[in-house]
Amino acid sequence: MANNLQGSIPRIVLTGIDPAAGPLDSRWTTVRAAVMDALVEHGCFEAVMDGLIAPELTAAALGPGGAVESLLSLPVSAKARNTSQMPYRGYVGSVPGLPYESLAIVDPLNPDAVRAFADLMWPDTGNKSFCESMHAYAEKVAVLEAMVRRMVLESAGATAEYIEEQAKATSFKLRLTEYVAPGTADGRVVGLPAHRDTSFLAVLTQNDIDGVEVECGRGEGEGEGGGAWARPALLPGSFLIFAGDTFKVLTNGRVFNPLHRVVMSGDKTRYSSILFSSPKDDVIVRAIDEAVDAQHPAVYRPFEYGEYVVFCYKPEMLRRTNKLDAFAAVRVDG
Ligand SMILES: O=C(O)CCC(=O)C(=O)O
Ligand SMILES: [Fe+2]
Repeated sequence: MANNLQGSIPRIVLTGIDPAAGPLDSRWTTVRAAVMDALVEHGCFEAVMDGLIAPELTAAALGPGGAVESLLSLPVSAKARNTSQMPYRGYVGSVPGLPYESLAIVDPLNPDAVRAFADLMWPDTGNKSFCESMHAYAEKVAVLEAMVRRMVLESAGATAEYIEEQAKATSFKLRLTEYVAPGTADGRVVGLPAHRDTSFLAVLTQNDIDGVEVECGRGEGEGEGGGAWARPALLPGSFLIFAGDTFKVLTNGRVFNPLHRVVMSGDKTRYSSILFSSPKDDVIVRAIDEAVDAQHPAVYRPFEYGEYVVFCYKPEMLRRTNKLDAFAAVRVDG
C-alpha cells in the first residue's frame, strides 16, 4: 500500500450558524461557498460545529462503555440478526484479514426503527439507554447533514421547491463500526479497503481514534490511484463529511466522490458512527436541471438508486473503484 500522506482536506467552522437560516444570512452564504469549494475540490471536509452535540451525549454514544461499544461487544450470533434484503444495510464482519465489524440501523431518525433494532439485538431488555442515546445522536448529526445537503443544492442552483421535494425523497442509515487496532506502534493495517460511497453524504464521527484516509484533490496528484492521501487528525467532537456518487450525479459531476479507506495503527480500538443520506431506493437519480446546459451536457444517465446499489455489490464490481462510471456514464461517441 502506498503511504503517500502529504495531502490535506479543509476544516470548515459551522459553529453558531442557524441550521434554518438559509441564503438571506451572510454567514450562511460565506460558509456555503466554502462547503461547496471543499466538496468540488476534495469531496470531503472536516466540519466543526461546537455545541451541536452535548459532550455527555457524545460520551453516551461513542465514549468508553457507551452505546456503540456495547453494541459491538455483543456476540456475533446476536449481531448477525441485523440483516437486510439490500446489500450493506446489515451486519458486516468476520471478513478474513479485516479488523472490521459493523451494523446498520436503517431509518435511525424514527424512534420505532431504533427500538426495533435494539429489540433484535437485546431481545430480553430492548436496551432503552441505547435507543435513547443513538436516536438523539442521529437526530443531532442529521441537523448538520441537512444543512450541508441544502448548501450543496443551493450552490448547484436548485430551487427551494426542489430542495423541499428532495428532502422528502431522502432516506437515512446509521452505520456503527468497530476497528480493532493492530497493537504495534508502527504497524499499518487496512481496516476498510478504498471505496467511494453511493450516498449523497456521509457524516462520520469517531471515538477520538483517527484512521480514515481520503484521496484528496479529486485524485489528480501523484499518489496511488493518482491522488495524495490525507489522514485528517479530527478535532474531538468534529465531523468528517464525504460526498458520495449520488451527489456527483445531482451536480452533474461538479461535486467529487472521493476514494477513502480506513488504516489502523497503534493499540486502541476505533469506533465510528456514520450517518448516510441517500435517495430512497425507488427514486430516479439524475442531474438537477440547473446543472445541465449546452456547455455542460449530462455526464450520467438517469437511474434508479436501488438498482445502482445492487449493481455496486455484485461480486465482480466489489474491487472496482469507479462503479458510477461503469453503471451510468454517458458515452460520447466519435
Ligand atoms: O468507519 C469509517 O471510518 C469509514 C467507513 C466508511 O467509509 C463506510 O462505511 O463507507
Ligand atoms: Fe465510506
